[in-house]
This record gives sequence, C-alpha cells and structure tokens, in this order.
Amino acid sequence: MAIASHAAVSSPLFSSPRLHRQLSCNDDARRVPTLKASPLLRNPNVPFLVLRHCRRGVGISCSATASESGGNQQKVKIRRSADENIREEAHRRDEASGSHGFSACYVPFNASADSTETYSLDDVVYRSRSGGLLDVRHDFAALKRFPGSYWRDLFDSRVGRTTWPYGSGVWSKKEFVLPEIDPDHIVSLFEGNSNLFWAERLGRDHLGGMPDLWVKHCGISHTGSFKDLGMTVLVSQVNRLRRAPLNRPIAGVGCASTGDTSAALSAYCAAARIPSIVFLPADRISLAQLVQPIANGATVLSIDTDFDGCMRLIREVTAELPIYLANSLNSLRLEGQKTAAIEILQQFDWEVPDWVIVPGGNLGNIYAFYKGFEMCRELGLVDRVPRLVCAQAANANPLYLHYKSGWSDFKPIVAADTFASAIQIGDPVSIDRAVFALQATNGIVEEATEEELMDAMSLADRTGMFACPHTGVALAALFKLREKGVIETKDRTIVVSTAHGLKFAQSKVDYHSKEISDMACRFSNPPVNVKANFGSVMDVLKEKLNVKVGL
Ligand SMILES: Cc1ncc(COP(=O)(O)O)c(C=O)c1O
Ligand SMILES: N[C@@H](CCOP(=O)(O)O)C(=O)O
Repeated sequence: MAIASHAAVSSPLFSSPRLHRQLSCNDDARRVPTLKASPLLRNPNVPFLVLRHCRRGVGISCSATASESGGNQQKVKIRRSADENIREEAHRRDEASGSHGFSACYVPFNASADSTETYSLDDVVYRSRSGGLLDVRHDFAALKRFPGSYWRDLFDSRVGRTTWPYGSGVWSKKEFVLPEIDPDHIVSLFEGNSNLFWAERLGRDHLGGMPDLWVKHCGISHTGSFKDLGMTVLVSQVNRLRRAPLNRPIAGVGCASTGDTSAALSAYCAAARIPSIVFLPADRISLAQLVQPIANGATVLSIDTDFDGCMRLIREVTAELPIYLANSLNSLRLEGQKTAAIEILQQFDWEVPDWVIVPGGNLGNIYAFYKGFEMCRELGLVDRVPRLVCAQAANANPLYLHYKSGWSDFKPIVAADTFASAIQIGDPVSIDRAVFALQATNGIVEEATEEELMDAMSLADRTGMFACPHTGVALAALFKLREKGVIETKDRTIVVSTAHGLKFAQSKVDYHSKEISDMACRFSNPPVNVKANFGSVMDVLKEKLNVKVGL
C-alpha cells in the first residue's frame, strides 16, 4: 500500500477497524507526522480508526487516535493513481476499510413494538404480510454509537466533492440511506445538493414582509424533479441484485407515472444499462415529461386511463413478471428522498426551520421529509422537527378531505384535471404514511384551486423564480396560511419546489396568453407583437416604461 504524508483538510470520514489493525503494526504508518487531534478523534465514544477521504486526485488519508496508535496522532494518504477512476478508488478504499457495522432492513410500516416481521433489503417485497406498507428501518443502536456532531461534521465534509459516491447529495448520507451497499453497485448522477433559494422579494413584497422565506429547488436536478433522489437508491439496489454474487433474474424496472418518476427511472436505468418500463396516462402528462423516457430508451406504454389506473396495472404486472416496482410504494425510494430534508438542515447549519411546505400527490414525499427530519432528531443532529404542511390541488385533494374530516374515514376520489398534472392522483399509495407524518409534526393540509395555484406560480415567477404548477400549489398554501395568521412573518419557512418549471412550459404559455377559461390570469405578461420599424418599437417601450424621449 503506497502511503504519503499529507494532511487532509475538511474531508469525509468513515471508520475502519480493519485498516486500524493494519496500521497499528505498520512502521511506515507510524513514521508519519503527528497532527493536531480533532475533538472527534479524541472522543472515546468513537471506537474506530477514522479515514478522511480527500478530493479526487488527492487521495485518502487515514488518522488514528492517540490511544489507539500508541500515543501518535497519525494522518496518511493513499493516492489514487492516474489510471484509477473514482469508482475504482472507492472500491479500493472500501476493501481497506472493511465493515462499519451499520445496517437496514424492511419492517411493516408503523409496526407494533412486538412485531418480529423483517425482510432483507435484498428481498423483492413491497408489502407486509398483512398487506400494509413497508418501511426501511436502520440500526439506530449502531448509528447512535456516534454523536450527532459526528454525523453533522461527516455530512458537511462531503458536500461539493467528487469522491465516489459522496459527491451526491444522497450518497453523502450513505450511512443513513443504504449503509451496506457496495459503492461499486451505486448508480448515481451526483444528484441532490440542490439550491436553497432565498425568496427575498416574494417574502418582502407579497407576503407582508417575510425575511426568512426559502424555496428548496429539488427540481433543479438531473431529470428536473425530486424523483432523482429516490431513484438513485432504488436503481442502485436493483443493480446490486442483478449483479454477482446475487445474480437475481430481474428483467427490468417498471413504474406508473404522471411524468417525473418515469423520467428519473428511465435515466438511472439507462445509466446502469437496465431495461425500464413506464406506464403513462395517455394525454395527461407534459410533452417535456413524455419525451424524457422515450429519449432514455425506456419501453413507454401510453395507456388510456389516469395515473391511478396505471398504478393498478403496474402492480398487477409486477406481481406476474420479474419487473421490479419503482413507485414510492417501494420504500427504498423514500430513503433517497428523505435526504432533501437532511440537506435543508445542513444548509441552515443544522438549525431547524419552523415550516416546510410540500406538494402532495401519491404522498410518499411528505413522509420522506418527515423521516429525514425525525432521523436527524433521534440521532442528535438537531433537537426538534419542523411543522409540515402538505399542499394539494383542489381538483385532486383526497388527503385534504381526509384531514378536514378529522382523519375519520379516508375515501379515494377520482382526481380531476389540474395544471399540477403530476399530482393528479385520487388514490394515493402512501396515505397512511402521510397521515403519520402530519400527525407527528402537528402538520396541516391545505388545498389550492386552479386559479390560486397558477397565480401563485406566476407571481413567484415575477420575483425571479420559474416555478412549476406543483410548486404553485405549495406557494398558494403558503399565501393562505399567512392570510390566516397560521404562519407568521418571522417564521423560517421552506417551500419545496418539486419540479423544474421548464417541464410545464405549456401551462405557463396558456396562462400568459390568457387562454384559460374562467381564469383572470392576473399576473399574465403576454408578448407584444410589434411592427418592424423604429417608431412602433419606441411607442411600445415608452408606454411600457412610462418614459418620454430625452429623459
Ligand atoms: C412534480 C411533482 N410534485 C409533487 C409530487 C408529489 O409527490 P408525492 O407523490 O410523493 O406526494 C409529484 C409526484 O407525485 C411530482 O411529480
Ligand atoms: N408524480 C409521480 C406520481 C408517482 O409517484 P411515485 O412517487 O409513487 O412514483 C410521477 O411523477 O410519476
């Protein structure tokens, strides 16, 4: 093993009992200079040698605590050679580090304390024995061997790197996501690490002066929606199952979709050379969404039904054929999606916001946010969780109706058309998860009419955003909760933007052209057709800008 003596600065950590043993009896390692011990390294609760991963091309450094290495603080680097890529480097690093002792399995969602029903993540299983949902449960006892400050430092140190796979916002939290997966099996497009947009003007000018209003841009992502966060996890696990030594006969991965899940699935499958199959409700998704799986080589079935009909069909088909189900019924997806919540905490230097507003459709994401926040609370990274708001389109509002009934009796509905087409869902798979998340966070459900969501989206655009209609639903919920005084001006509030506005350009065109019946389109800004001469152009500009020539 080539060892060089460079100091590592602010780089990721992982523990390595095996390498610790090797270094303890390695003279080369003992000769490296002593460096100042970090509080973490001095912490007696941290039992293992700590490896610090450095940036691509810089290598890996290793440190050992004074007590563990006979009194010497040591840091060494193992350089990545020029002919090694970042995946190979990760492989070598993992070979050296051995097992870290973290693990996860499936359990029935909200299982009773005495339930013994568990499944390996290598099992292909989507439902519990009673037919209920599953959840991924992490070994909290193992994770709790490290204090919250350890996890905060570790996650912070990985942001913005190209170290495989930690450069991804999802895999930078690998220990909280899929701790046991071999980095070599991971299919990542370095997703996550999305922008937290300070909505300064919207908060100041349109919400009565809200100085702490933010939009988490999960849609500024590889395929243009938050689905990338979950899909990297699911497709990585499928990749692991298909490859040696497991060699599972999984022929492909399939989903029903309103457009975003299918885009993410097909991109990640294409990157891993895994066949993907997508069921889309015919004529109900945007052109930009439709073209994504087509371009990525998926088998695209455009089916003459709505999303709920596609969902029923994909569940029947995956029960018969060796096609792995990629919808959020599969709890693996939520493990990736929950990292957006952890990222928000991280972006506020681990301060907890007051409110997080999430648009809801199939309702996996609201639970994923809860899970991310709650995991950080339980493991001591933060001391509380924010209040969650789930925002639905009034045309597709089964959760809202359930909430208004005092959570008494859930009834699926037939969802009507909405500009927020990706959440046109009447029978959400994760209804129980959503109710759990909202009850646990003293949460609220709001709804937005078509006019409210389009106005909210368009007004936000006028302040420099380019929101999608689903983000419009969340923004409309914010406007309503501000009007009611539920959310106060001083509250730190996050609106989750779930998709890129460019995916929904047609709805914006319709709005700005005032081509929507029964809608005033208050914030429309149609283009002005002008004759090609100087005088006509000047007339328009003088009127628009209210200026006179010469001033
Ligand atoms: C853009 C967009 N926003 C919001 C949602 C709602 O997420 P969930 O189904 O997890 O509630 C979806 C998908 O359903 C979506 O595609
Ligand atoms: N909006 C989703 C609907 C399916 O949700 P999922 O999270 O269960 O995959 C989509 O884009 O297809």
